[in-house]
Amino acid sequence: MQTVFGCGESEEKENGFEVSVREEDGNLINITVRLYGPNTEYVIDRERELQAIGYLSAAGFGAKLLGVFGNGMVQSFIYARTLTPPDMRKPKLAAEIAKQLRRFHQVEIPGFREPQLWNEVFKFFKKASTLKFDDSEKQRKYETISFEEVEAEVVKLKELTSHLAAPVVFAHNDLLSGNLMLNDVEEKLYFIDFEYGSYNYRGFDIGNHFNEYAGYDCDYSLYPSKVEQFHFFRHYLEPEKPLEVSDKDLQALYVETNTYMLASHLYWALWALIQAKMSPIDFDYLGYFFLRYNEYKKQKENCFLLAQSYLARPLNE
Ligand SMILES: Nc1ncnc2c1ncn2[C@@H]1O[C@H](COP(=O)(O)OP(=O)(O)OP(=O)(O)O)[C@@H](O)[C@H]1O
Repeated sequence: MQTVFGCGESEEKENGFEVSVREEDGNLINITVRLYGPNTEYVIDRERELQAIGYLSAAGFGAKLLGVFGNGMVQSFIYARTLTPPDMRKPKLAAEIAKQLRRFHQVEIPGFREPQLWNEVFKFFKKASTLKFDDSEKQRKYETISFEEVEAEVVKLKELTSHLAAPVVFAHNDLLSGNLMLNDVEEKLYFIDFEYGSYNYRGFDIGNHFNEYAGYDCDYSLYPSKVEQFHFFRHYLEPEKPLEVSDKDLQALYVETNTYMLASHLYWALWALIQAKMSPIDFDYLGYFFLRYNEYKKQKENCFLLAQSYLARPLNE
């Protein structure tokens, strides 16, 4: 296909454009042009993203990659609506997301297979703990953060999760409603935006997705109940026979997910500090750090107890 820019309509999205392009044969087609935001290289590995897109697209995920340029890429247009946070918990959709996530986790991406979570958390921590803000109000708020405390939390959680033997899979790592699209007529669900994709712990991807039930207002009281989580796990573990999943497997995945859910709060909290300094987007990223870190602190005792009592159970249980 030969694409010609500048001869059609275009509609701007946050970091991209929907463009109508006339092909040589006269047909008008839609494509999306995505531009990388400035300074996103501090938190996103573009080489890894491009490599993953090739394999994920071959496995049927996301839009087709049509071209790459210095600060962005051209992709096929997906005819579907973007999900809202409340959509994600609808039982039929939750089951479909779980089923697709299982398939996503089965995609093999050649190369480095080490889970990236703790490398990235420590990389973010290093950058996030040595920032200086020109805005004195921001600097004042920033100085209220105890990085010794944050580091101690990271080290403690890393140690705890190391006992869980969570499977390592190619994870999406940012499965929020804005990255899920649904064509209602064809009943086809799309995962998009693989910017943060990497080999990672399975429980992180699921726990991170559950954290996104909170929606754009970050209302963490919307975190899925145990019943909702088990529904998701059944369809993740056994998409064809969800009712046959054993209690033991459900409980193991429950513990894994709700321990790594804590890591998702720490990851995005530190990410937000870097964004507060580097991103040109007018958003209260410092406030977002506190939202995620405070939620971590609120949940940590229960989640640590859950994991510790699970790990201390008699072996025959
Ligand atoms: N290939 C596509 N076809 C149609 N719409 C798309 C496509 N890719 C993205 N979109 C739409 O644009 C929105 C933003 O896309 P995307 O998440 O890739 O951009 P982003 O700038 O990385 O956003 P965010 O940082 O919020 O994840 C999506 O929620 C979806 O509505």
